[in-house]
Amino acid sequence: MTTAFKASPGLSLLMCISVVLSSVLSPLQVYAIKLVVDGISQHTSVMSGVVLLGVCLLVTAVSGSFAGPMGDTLDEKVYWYVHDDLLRLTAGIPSIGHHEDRRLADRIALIEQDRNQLAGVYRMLSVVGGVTGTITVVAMLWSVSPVLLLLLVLALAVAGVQARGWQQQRKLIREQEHLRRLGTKITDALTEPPTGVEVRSFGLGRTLVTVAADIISLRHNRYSRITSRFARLVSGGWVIYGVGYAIGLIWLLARARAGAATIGDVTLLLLVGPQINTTAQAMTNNVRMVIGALDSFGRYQWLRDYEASHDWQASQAEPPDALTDGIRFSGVSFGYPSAMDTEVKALDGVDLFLPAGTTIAFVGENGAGKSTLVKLLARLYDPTEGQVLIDGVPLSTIDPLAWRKRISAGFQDFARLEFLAADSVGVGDLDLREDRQLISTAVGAGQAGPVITGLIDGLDTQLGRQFTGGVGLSGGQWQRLALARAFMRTRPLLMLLDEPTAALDPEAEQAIYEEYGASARRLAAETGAVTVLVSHRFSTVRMADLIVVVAGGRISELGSHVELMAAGGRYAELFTLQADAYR
Ligand SMILES: Nc1ncnc2c1ncn2[C@@H]1O[C@H](COP(=O)(O)OP(=O)(O)OP(=O)(O)O)[C@@H](O)[C@H]1O
Repeated sequence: MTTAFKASPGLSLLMCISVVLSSVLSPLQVYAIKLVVDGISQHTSVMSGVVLLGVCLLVTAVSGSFAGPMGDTLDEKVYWYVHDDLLRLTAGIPSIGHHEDRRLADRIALIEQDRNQLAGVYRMLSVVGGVTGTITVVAMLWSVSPVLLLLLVLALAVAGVQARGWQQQRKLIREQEHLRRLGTKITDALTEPPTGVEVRSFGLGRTLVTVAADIISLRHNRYSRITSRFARLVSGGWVIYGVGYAIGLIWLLARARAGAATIGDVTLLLLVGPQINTTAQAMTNNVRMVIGALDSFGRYQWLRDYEASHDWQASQAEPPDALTDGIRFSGVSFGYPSAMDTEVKALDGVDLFLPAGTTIAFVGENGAGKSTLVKLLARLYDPTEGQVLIDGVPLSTIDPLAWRKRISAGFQDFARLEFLAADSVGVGDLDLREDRQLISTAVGAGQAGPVITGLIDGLDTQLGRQFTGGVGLSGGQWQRLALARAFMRTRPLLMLLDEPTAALDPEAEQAIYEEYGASARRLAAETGAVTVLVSHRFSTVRMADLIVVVAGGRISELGSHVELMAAGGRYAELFTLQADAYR
C-alpha cells in the first residue's frame, strides 16, 4: 500500500474511496428495493426506499465512470515506480553474486515477472471493500433470518477451495521457474545470432526444438492437472450452494405464507442470492490477491533486504591516492555463492603479496582460480575467509565504487556496448566521458585507431546492427574498443588484464602489451600501481616482475621467470612445452 501511495498519493486515496463505495452500494440497492416492496405490499410510505435507491444509483453511476480511468492511470504509475525501483535495486548491488547464483537469479526473474501483480497492489484495497460488502450482506440476511447466514458460509467454503487452487498454481509456477528459464535459454539459443552459427553447424536445431516442446508440455501438464482438479471441486461446490439456496427460498416462502416473513423478505433473498455469490467470489479474489501480493511483495522485500545487506554501506573509506606498500591476500578462501551447497572452494587459504609498482602474472590451468583472484581484487565479491589488504587497509572497508574508479580493467569476456563509438570508449571513465582528447588517446593506446577510422562517422558512429544506421563490428574490433575503454582511467592504482587480448591478431596483441608495459612503468612511478596480468601465453608472462602459479585454488609456485625456470617446477615444464611448440 505504501508503494501505491508513494507512486501517486492523490489517486491512491481516490481509489480507496471508490472501492469502498462500490462494495457497499450494490447490497444497499437490494435493501432499498426490499423497502419499496414492503412499502407497497403493506401500504406504508415507500419514500425512504426510493430515496436510498436513487442515491445508490447516482453514486454508482458517477464513481463507476471515474474508477476505470483512475485505476488504469494508477496501475501505470505504480508499474513504472516498481520497475524503476527494481532496476535500481538489481543494478545498485555492488557485488555480482546475485547474477550468478541460480536461486537468486530465479527469485529476481520472478520479481520481474510479478511487476504487473505489484502494480495492481492498490487493488488490495478491495479487501477493505470485500469486508464491507460481506458485512452488508450479513446484516441483510440477518434482518430476514439468521438461518440464511448458512448460505454465506457455504459460498465462502466454495470460494475458499477456489483460493486454495490459485495458491497451488502459484506454488507450481515458483517451483517451475528453472524450467521456464531453461525454455527461454533454448529459445535464445535458437534465435540469437551468436549461438545461431553453432546450432546450425552442429545440427542442434531439431533436438533443441524437441527439448523445448518437452519442457512446455511438462510445465503445462502439471499446471492443467491442478487447474482441472480445482475446477471440478469448485463447480461441484457451486451446485451444492445452488441447492442450498433453493431450499432456503422454499423455506422462506413457506414462512411468508404462514405470515412469519414479508414479501419484501422474499424479494430480498431473491435479489441477494446472486449477491452472496458475488460477495463470496469477491472474497476469494481478495484472498487470491492477498496471497499473490504477499508472495510478490515477500520477494520484492527480500530483494530490498538483500540490497541493503549487500550495499556495503559500512565500506566508507577512500582508497589511497597512491600505493606505497602493496596489495596483500591474507588467508583468503572463497566459494562462489552458487557453489555454496557443494562447499567447493575456488580459492583455498591464499597468502600472497603484490608489491606496489610491480607487474604480476597469474598463470595456471583452466579453472585454477586466476580469474577469481582478479574478481576479488576488483571487489566483485568479498572473500569467504581472510581478507584483501590495500596498503594494510582491508579492501572490505573501502567504498567499492571509489575503489573501482581507481581500477583499469580489460577482461576476456568484454562487453559489447552498442552506443556511439565515442561513448562506448568514453564510459571507461564516466566523469570524463565527454573528453574527446582523452578518448582519442585511449583509442590509440587500445589499438582501436584503425577501428575508428574505418567507421563512417568516426567516433560519432552508432555501433550495433540493431540500430538504424548502426554498424556491426568483428569480435577483435569490439575487444579493441573494450581495451581502449580500459585506458580511459588515467591514474589507476590497479590494472587488471584478464586475458584481454584473446580475440586480437598477434600484431595488435604485441602492440597492446607494449602499451601496457609503458603504462605500467609510468603508473608505477606516479601511483605505485600494481599491474595484474592473467595469460596463457608464456612469452607475455615472462616479462612480469613476479609470476604466480595458481593450482587448485592455491599458490603453487612464486618467483621471477628466471627463478621459476631454475626451480624446474610446473612453470618451467609448461614454459618449455610452449616454447618447443613455437620452435
Ligand atoms: N561464477 C561462478 N560460479 C561458480 N563457480 C565458478 C564461477 N566462476 C568460476 N567458478 C569456479 O571457480 C573455479 C576457479 O575458476 P576461475 O574462473 O577463477 O579459473 P581460471 O583459473 O581463471 O580459469 P581459466 O584459465 O579457464 O579462465 C573453477 O572451478 C570454476 O568452475
